[in-house]
Amino acid sequence: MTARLQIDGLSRHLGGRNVVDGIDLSVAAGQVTCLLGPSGCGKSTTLRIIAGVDRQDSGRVTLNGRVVADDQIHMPPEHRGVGLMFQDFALFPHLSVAANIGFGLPRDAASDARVTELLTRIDLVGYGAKHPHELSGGEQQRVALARALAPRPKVMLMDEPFSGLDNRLRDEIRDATLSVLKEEGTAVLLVTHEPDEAMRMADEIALMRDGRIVQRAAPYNIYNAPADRAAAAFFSDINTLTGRVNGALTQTPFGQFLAPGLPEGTEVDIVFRPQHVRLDFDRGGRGPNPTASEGTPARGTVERARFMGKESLVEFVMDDGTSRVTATVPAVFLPKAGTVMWLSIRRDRCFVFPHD
Ligand SMILES: Nc1ncnc2c1ncn2[C@@H]1O[C@H](COP(=O)(O)OP(=O)(O)OP(=O)(O)O)[C@@H](O)[C@H]1O
Repeated sequence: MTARLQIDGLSRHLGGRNVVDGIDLSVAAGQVTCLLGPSGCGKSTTLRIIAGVDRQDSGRVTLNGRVVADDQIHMPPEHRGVGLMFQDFALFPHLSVAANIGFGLPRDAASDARVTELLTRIDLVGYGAKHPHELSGGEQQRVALARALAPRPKVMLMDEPFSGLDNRLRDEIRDATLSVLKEEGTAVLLVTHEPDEAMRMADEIALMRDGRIVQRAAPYNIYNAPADRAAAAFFSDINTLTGRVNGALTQTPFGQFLAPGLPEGTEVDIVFRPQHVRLDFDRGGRGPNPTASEGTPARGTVERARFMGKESLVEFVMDDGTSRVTATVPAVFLPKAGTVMWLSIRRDRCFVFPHD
Protein backbone atom coordinates (compact mmCIF):
# COMPACT_ATOMS: atom_id res chain seq x y z
CA MET A 1 0.00 0.00 0.00
CA THR A 2 1.37 3.42 -0.87
CA ALA A 3 1.55 5.93 1.92
CA ARG A 4 -0.74 8.93 1.83
CA LEU A 5 1.38 10.58 4.49
CA GLN A 6 5.07 9.99 4.86
CA ILE A 7 7.58 11.78 7.05
CA ASP A 8 11.30 11.14 6.91
CA GLY A 9 13.92 12.26 9.40
CA LEU A 10 11.77 15.05 10.78
CA SER A 11 13.47 17.20 13.44
CA ARG A 12 12.58 20.40 15.24
CA HIS A 13 14.81 22.23 17.70
CA LEU A 14 12.94 24.40 20.22
CA GLY A 15 13.90 25.87 23.56
CA GLY A 16 17.44 24.46 23.38
CA ARG A 17 16.55 20.84 22.61
CA ASN A 18 15.30 18.55 19.89
CA VAL A 19 11.58 18.48 20.59
CA VAL A 20 11.16 16.31 17.48
CA ASP A 21 14.22 14.21 16.89
CA GLY A 22 14.48 12.36 13.59
CA ILE A 23 10.98 10.93 13.18
CA ASP A 24 10.04 8.56 10.34
CA LEU A 25 6.40 7.64 9.89
CA SER A 26 3.96 6.65 7.18
CA VAL A 27 0.19 6.30 7.07
CA ALA A 28 -1.68 4.50 4.27
CA ALA A 29 -5.18 5.21 2.95
CA GLY A 30 -7.87 4.05 5.35
CA GLN A 31 -5.34 3.57 8.13
CA VAL A 32 -5.46 5.20 11.56
CA THR A 33 -2.10 5.74 13.19
CA CYS A 34 -2.04 7.06 16.72
CA LEU A 35 0.93 9.12 17.80
CA LEU A 36 0.90 8.24 21.48
CA GLY A 37 3.12 9.57 24.22
CA PRO A 38 3.31 11.54 27.46
CA SER A 39 2.71 15.26 27.59
CA GLY A 40 5.57 17.26 26.10
CA CYS A 41 7.10 14.43 24.04
CA GLY A 42 6.65 16.34 20.78
CA LYS A 43 3.42 14.94 19.34
CA SER A 44 1.68 18.23 18.62
CA THR A 45 4.83 19.77 17.18
CA THR A 46 5.05 16.86 14.74
CA LEU A 47 1.43 17.38 13.73
CA ARG A 48 1.91 21.12 13.32
CA ILE A 49 4.87 20.56 11.01
CA ILE A 50 2.85 18.13 8.87
CA ALA A 51 -0.03 20.63 8.71
CA GLY A 52 2.42 23.35 7.70
CA VAL A 53 1.76 25.72 10.61
CA ASP A 54 5.26 25.08 11.95
CA ARG A 55 8.51 24.38 10.09
CA GLN A 56 10.93 21.53 10.60
CA ASP A 57 14.66 22.16 10.96
CA SER A 58 15.36 19.10 8.87
CA GLY A 59 13.49 16.24 7.27
CA ARG A 60 10.76 15.85 4.72
CA VAL A 61 6.95 15.64 4.66
CA THR A 62 5.28 13.93 1.70
CA LEU A 63 1.51 14.02 1.21
CA ASN A 64 -0.11 11.93 -1.52
CA GLY A 65 3.26 11.33 -3.15
CA ARG A 66 4.11 15.04 -3.25
CA VAL A 67 6.82 16.63 -1.13
CA VAL A 68 5.17 19.50 0.79
CA ALA A 69 8.05 20.32 3.12
CA ASP A 70 11.79 19.78 2.96
CA ASP A 71 14.92 21.96 2.97
CA GLN A 72 13.70 23.89 -0.09
CA ILE A 73 9.93 23.55 -0.10
CA HIS A 74 7.36 24.87 2.35
CA MET A 75 3.88 24.52 0.93
CA PRO A 76 1.39 26.75 2.82
CA PRO A 77 -1.07 24.87 5.05
CA GLU A 78 -4.12 25.74 2.94
CA HIS A 79 -2.59 24.06 -0.12
CA ARG A 80 -1.67 20.80 1.59
CA GLY A 81 -5.13 19.28 1.35
CA VAL A 82 -5.16 17.88 4.87
CA GLY A 83 -8.15 17.89 7.19
CA LEU A 84 -7.52 19.21 10.69
CA MET A 85 -9.37 18.49 13.88
CA PHE A 86 -8.27 19.77 17.24
CA GLN A 87 -9.54 19.56 20.78
CA ASP A 88 -10.89 23.10 20.81
CA PHE A 89 -12.71 22.75 17.51
CA ALA A 90 -14.90 25.78 17.00
CA LEU A 91 -17.99 25.68 14.86
CA PHE A 92 -19.17 29.01 13.45
CA PRO A 93 -21.99 29.89 15.87
CA HIS A 94 -23.89 32.10 13.42
CA LEU A 95 -23.97 29.43 10.68
CA SER A 96 -26.33 26.49 10.46
CA VAL A 97 -25.03 22.93 10.81
CA ALA A 98 -25.25 22.47 7.02
CA ALA A 99 -23.41 25.75 6.38
CA ASN A 100 -20.73 24.77 8.89
CA ILE A 101 -20.18 21.45 7.13
CA GLY A 102 -20.17 23.07 3.69
CA PHE A 103 -17.98 26.00 4.73
CA GLY A 104 -14.87 24.93 2.80
CA LEU A 105 -16.79 23.84 -0.32
CA PRO A 106 -17.80 25.76 -3.43
CA ARG A 107 -21.49 26.67 -3.55
CA ASP A 108 -22.95 24.19 -6.00
CA ALA A 109 -25.23 21.19 -6.19
CA ALA A 110 -22.34 18.75 -5.68
CA SER A 111 -21.49 20.49 -2.40
CA ASP A 112 -25.09 20.30 -1.24
CA ALA A 113 -25.05 16.59 -2.01
CA ARG A 114 -21.82 16.19 -0.07
CA VAL A 115 -23.27 17.97 2.97
CA THR A 116 -26.35 15.71 2.84
CA GLU A 117 -24.13 12.65 2.53
CA LEU A 118 -22.07 13.71 5.55
CA LEU A 119 -25.16 14.50 7.65
CA THR A 120 -26.19 10.89 7.04
CA ARG A 121 -22.71 9.60 7.86
CA ILE A 122 -22.64 11.41 11.19
CA ASP A 123 -26.19 10.36 11.94
CA LEU A 124 -27.58 13.91 12.04
CA VAL A 125 -30.11 13.77 9.22
CA GLY A 126 -32.65 16.56 9.79
CA TYR A 127 -30.20 18.71 11.80
CA GLY A 128 -28.92 20.74 8.82
CA ALA A 129 -30.94 23.87 9.62
CA LYS A 130 -30.14 23.89 13.35
CA HIS A 131 -27.43 26.06 14.86
CA PRO A 132 -24.49 24.78 16.90
CA HIS A 133 -25.90 25.99 20.26
CA GLU A 134 -28.91 23.68 19.74
CA LEU A 135 -26.62 20.63 19.62
CA SER A 136 -25.02 18.57 22.40
CA GLY A 137 -21.23 18.49 22.74
CA GLY A 138 -21.05 15.12 21.03
CA GLU A 139 -23.24 16.28 18.16
CA GLN A 140 -21.09 19.38 17.72
CA GLN A 141 -18.03 17.16 17.63
CA ARG A 142 -19.57 15.10 14.84
CA VAL A 143 -20.36 18.27 12.89
CA ALA A 144 -16.73 19.36 13.29
CA LEU A 145 -15.65 16.00 11.92
CA ALA A 146 -18.00 16.35 8.94
CA ARG A 147 -16.70 19.87 8.28
CA ALA A 148 -13.11 18.62 8.28
CA LEU A 149 -14.05 15.74 5.95
CA ALA A 150 -16.24 17.76 3.56
CA PRO A 151 -13.48 18.63 1.04
CA ARG A 152 -12.49 14.92 1.01
CA PRO A 153 -9.02 15.36 2.46
CA LYS A 154 -6.90 12.28 1.82
CA VAL A 155 -5.10 12.88 5.10
CA MET A 156 -6.67 13.87 8.40
CA LEU A 157 -4.64 15.21 11.32
CA MET A 158 -6.35 15.02 14.71
CA ASP A 159 -4.90 16.41 17.94
CA GLU A 160 -6.60 15.09 21.09
CA PRO A 161 -9.96 15.56 19.35
CA PHE A 162 -12.00 13.85 22.06
CA SER A 163 -10.49 15.28 25.22
CA GLY A 164 -13.12 18.01 25.53
CA LEU A 165 -15.91 15.43 25.80
CA ASP A 166 -17.15 13.88 29.00
CA ASN A 167 -16.29 10.26 29.67
CA ARG A 168 -19.75 8.92 28.99
CA LEU A 169 -19.84 10.38 25.49
CA ARG A 170 -16.27 9.79 24.53
CA ASP A 171 -16.35 6.11 23.63
CA GLU A 172 -19.49 6.57 21.57
CA ILE A 173 -18.01 9.51 19.63
CA ARG A 174 -14.71 7.70 19.11
CA ASP A 175 -16.49 4.73 17.57
CA ALA A 176 -18.72 6.93 15.41
CA THR A 177 -15.71 8.94 14.23
CA LEU A 178 -13.74 5.83 13.44
CA SER A 179 -16.48 4.37 11.30
CA VAL A 180 -16.89 7.62 9.32
CA LEU A 181 -13.12 7.86 8.74
CA LYS A 182 -13.00 4.25 7.58
CA GLU A 183 -15.94 4.72 5.22
CA GLU A 184 -14.17 7.74 3.71
CA GLY A 185 -10.88 5.85 3.39
CA THR A 186 -8.98 8.75 4.95
CA ALA A 187 -5.41 8.30 6.20
CA VAL A 188 -5.48 9.51 9.81
CA LEU A 189 -2.73 10.60 12.16
CA LEU A 190 -4.27 11.05 15.59
CA VAL A 191 -2.34 12.50 18.52
CA THR A 192 -3.24 11.30 21.99
CA HIS A 193 -1.63 10.83 25.39
CA GLU A 194 -4.19 8.20 26.39
CA PRO A 195 -3.20 4.57 25.80
CA ASP A 196 -6.83 3.43 25.96
CA GLU A 197 -7.77 5.82 23.19
CA ALA A 198 -4.88 4.64 21.02
CA MET A 199 -5.76 0.98 21.66
CA ARG A 200 -9.34 1.63 20.69
CA MET A 201 -8.75 3.74 17.59
CA ALA A 202 -5.45 2.73 16.04
CA ASP A 203 -4.49 0.29 13.34
CA GLU A 204 -0.96 1.20 14.30
CA ILE A 205 0.42 2.94 17.38
CA ALA A 206 3.58 5.02 17.13
CA LEU A 207 4.83 5.35 20.69
CA MET A 208 6.75 8.57 21.17
CA ARG A 209 9.15 9.60 23.92
CA ASP A 210 11.50 12.60 24.12
CA GLY A 211 11.00 13.51 20.48
CA ARG A 212 11.59 10.00 19.12
CA ILE A 213 9.38 7.13 18.10
CA VAL A 214 10.41 4.24 20.30
CA GLN A 215 8.06 1.65 18.80
CA ARG A 216 5.58 1.32 15.94
CA ALA A 217 3.22 -1.62 15.97
CA ALA A 218 -0.40 -2.73 15.97
CA PRO A 219 -2.07 -2.29 19.38
CA TYR A 220 -1.97 -6.03 20.12
CA ASN A 221 1.71 -6.26 19.32
CA ILE A 222 2.79 -3.16 21.16
CA TYR A 223 0.92 -4.33 24.26
CA ASN A 224 2.22 -7.87 24.11
CA ALA A 225 5.75 -7.18 22.89
CA PRO A 226 6.73 -3.76 24.23
CA ALA A 227 10.12 -2.39 23.16
CA ASP A 228 11.27 -1.61 26.68
CA ARG A 229 10.12 -1.33 30.27
CA ALA A 230 8.75 2.20 29.86
CA ALA A 231 6.74 1.08 26.81
CA ALA A 232 5.23 -1.75 28.88
CA ALA A 233 4.49 0.65 31.75
CA PHE A 234 2.74 3.13 29.45
CA PHE A 235 -0.16 0.73 28.90
CA SER A 236 -0.75 -0.69 32.37
CA ASP A 237 0.68 -1.11 35.84
CA ILE A 238 3.63 -3.46 35.75
CA ASN A 239 5.66 -5.57 38.15
CA THR A 240 9.44 -5.49 37.89
CA LEU A 241 11.84 -8.04 39.32
CA THR A 242 15.54 -7.39 38.98
CA GLY A 243 18.30 -9.91 38.33
CA ARG A 244 21.69 -10.36 36.76
CA VAL A 245 22.60 -12.46 33.72
CA ASN A 246 24.56 -15.57 34.57
CA GLY A 247 25.09 -18.12 31.81
CA ALA A 248 22.33 -16.56 29.62
CA LEU A 249 19.90 -16.97 32.52
CA THR A 250 18.74 -14.80 35.34
CA GLN A 251 17.58 -16.03 38.73
CA THR A 252 14.36 -14.72 40.34
CA PRO A 253 12.02 -15.89 43.10
CA PHE A 254 10.00 -17.43 40.22
CA GLY A 255 12.89 -19.53 38.99
CA GLN A 256 15.20 -18.89 36.08
CA PHE A 257 14.43 -16.71 33.09
CA LEU A 258 16.19 -16.76 29.76
CA ALA A 259 18.01 -13.54 28.96
CA PRO A 260 18.96 -14.18 25.34
CA GLY A 261 21.54 -11.94 23.73
CA LEU A 262 22.44 -10.08 26.90
CA PRO A 263 26.07 -10.11 28.07
CA GLU A 264 27.11 -11.91 31.24
CA GLY A 265 26.62 -9.80 34.35
CA THR A 266 24.08 -7.44 32.76
CA GLU A 267 21.51 -6.22 35.23
CA VAL A 268 18.05 -7.04 33.90
CA ASP A 269 14.42 -6.21 34.65
CA ILE A 270 11.86 -8.98 34.38
CA VAL A 271 8.58 -7.21 33.69
CA PHE A 272 5.04 -8.58 33.85
CA ARG A 273 1.55 -7.19 34.25
CA PRO A 274 -0.50 -7.71 37.44
CA GLN A 275 -3.24 -9.53 35.51
CA HIS A 276 -0.79 -12.26 34.55
CA VAL A 277 -0.14 -13.31 38.13
CA ARG A 278 -2.03 -16.37 39.37
CA LEU A 279 -2.70 -16.85 43.06
CA ASP A 280 -2.98 -20.12 44.99
CA PHE A 281 -3.55 -20.73 48.66
CA ASP A 282 -0.75 -22.14 50.76
CA ARG A 283 -1.25 -25.84 51.50
CA GLY A 284 0.84 -26.67 54.54
CA GLY A 285 3.84 -24.75 53.25
CA ARG A 286 3.45 -26.06 49.73
CA GLY A 287 2.21 -24.41 46.56
CA PRO A 288 1.20 -25.70 43.14
CA ASN A 289 3.66 -27.78 41.13
CA PRO A 290 5.87 -25.97 38.61
CA THR A 291 4.58 -26.03 35.03
CA ALA A 292 6.15 -25.14 31.69
CA SER A 293 3.72 -22.27 31.11
CA GLU A 294 3.81 -20.78 34.58
CA GLY A 295 7.27 -21.77 35.79
CA THR A 296 8.08 -22.08 39.47
CA PRO A 297 5.60 -20.57 41.92
CA ALA A 298 6.97 -18.29 44.62
CA ARG A 299 5.60 -17.63 48.06
CA GLY A 300 4.57 -14.20 49.23
CA THR A 301 2.65 -12.51 52.02
CA VAL A 302 -0.26 -10.17 51.44
CA GLU A 303 0.63 -6.64 52.42
CA ARG A 304 -2.54 -4.97 51.24
CA ALA A 305 -5.67 -5.79 49.23
CA ARG A 306 -7.93 -3.22 47.61
CA PHE A 307 -11.26 -3.48 45.85
CA MET A 308 -11.13 -1.58 42.54
CA GLY A 309 -14.62 -2.25 41.14
CA LYS A 310 -14.47 -4.96 38.51
CA GLU A 311 -11.26 -6.35 39.99
CA SER A 312 -9.23 -6.44 43.19
CA LEU A 313 -5.61 -5.44 43.61
CA VAL A 314 -3.52 -7.58 45.96
CA GLU A 315 0.00 -6.50 46.92
CA PHE A 316 2.58 -9.00 48.12
CA VAL A 317 6.01 -8.99 49.69
CA MET A 318 7.82 -12.07 48.41
CA ASP A 319 9.70 -14.46 50.67
CA ASP A 320 13.06 -13.11 49.47
CA GLY A 321 12.15 -10.02 51.52
CA THR A 322 12.92 -7.54 48.75
CA SER A 323 10.69 -8.29 45.75
CA ARG A 324 7.18 -6.85 45.71
CA VAL A 325 4.53 -8.12 43.34
CA THR A 326 1.01 -6.84 42.66
CA ALA A 327 -1.69 -9.13 41.31
CA THR A 328 -5.08 -8.14 39.92
CA VAL A 329 -7.86 -10.62 40.45
CA PRO A 330 -11.26 -10.36 38.75
CA ALA A 331 -14.17 -9.56 41.11
CA VAL A 332 -13.88 -9.27 44.86
CA PHE A 333 -10.94 -11.02 46.47
CA LEU A 334 -9.69 -9.29 49.60
CA PRO A 335 -7.35 -11.56 51.59
CA LYS A 336 -6.23 -10.15 54.96
CA ALA A 337 -2.79 -8.63 55.34
CA GLY A 338 -0.40 -11.38 56.46
CA THR A 339 -2.10 -14.15 54.42
CA VAL A 340 0.52 -16.39 52.84
CA MET A 341 -0.11 -17.30 49.18
CA TRP A 342 1.71 -18.74 46.18
CA LEU A 343 2.15 -16.66 43.08
CA SER A 344 2.74 -17.95 39.53
CA ILE A 345 3.33 -15.81 36.47
CA ARG A 346 2.52 -16.51 32.85
CA ARG A 347 5.96 -17.12 31.35
CA ASP A 348 4.83 -16.06 27.88
CA ARG A 349 3.71 -12.71 29.27
CA CYS A 350 7.05 -11.81 30.88
CA PHE A 351 9.52 -9.46 29.24
CA VAL A 352 13.22 -9.35 29.98
CA PHE A 353 14.93 -6.00 29.39
CA PRO A 354 18.32 -4.59 30.28
CA HIS A 355 17.83 -2.62 33.52
CA ASP A 356 16.91 1.03 32.80
N1 LIG B 1 7.76 27.53 20.63
C1 LIG B 1 8.34 26.77 21.55
N2 LIG B 1 9.46 27.16 22.19
C2 LIG B 1 10.06 26.37 23.11
N3 LIG B 1 9.62 25.16 23.45
C3 LIG B 1 8.51 24.71 22.85
C4 LIG B 1 7.81 25.47 21.86
N4 LIG B 1 6.75 24.75 21.43
C5 LIG B 1 6.79 23.59 22.12
N5 LIG B 1 7.84 23.57 22.96
C6 LIG B 1 8.19 22.47 23.87
O1 LIG B 1 8.33 21.33 23.10
C7 LIG B 1 7.89 20.19 23.82
C8 LIG B 1 6.94 19.38 22.98
O2 LIG B 1 5.73 20.09 22.81
P1 LIG B 1 4.48 19.42 22.10
O3 LIG B 1 3.32 20.36 22.23
O4 LIG B 1 4.86 18.98 20.76
O5 LIG B 1 4.26 18.15 23.02
P2 LIG B 1 3.06 17.14 23.11
O6 LIG B 1 3.65 15.79 23.12
O7 LIG B 1 2.06 17.42 22.05
O8 LIG B 1 2.47 17.45 24.51
P3 LIG B 1 0.95 17.68 24.99
O9 LIG B 1 0.31 16.32 24.97
O10 LIG B 1 1.10 18.24 26.37
O11 LIG B 1 0.35 18.64 24.01
C9 LIG B 1 7.31 20.69 25.11
O12 LIG B 1 8.24 20.48 26.14
C10 LIG B 1 7.09 22.15 24.86
O13 LIG B 1 7.25 22.88 26.05
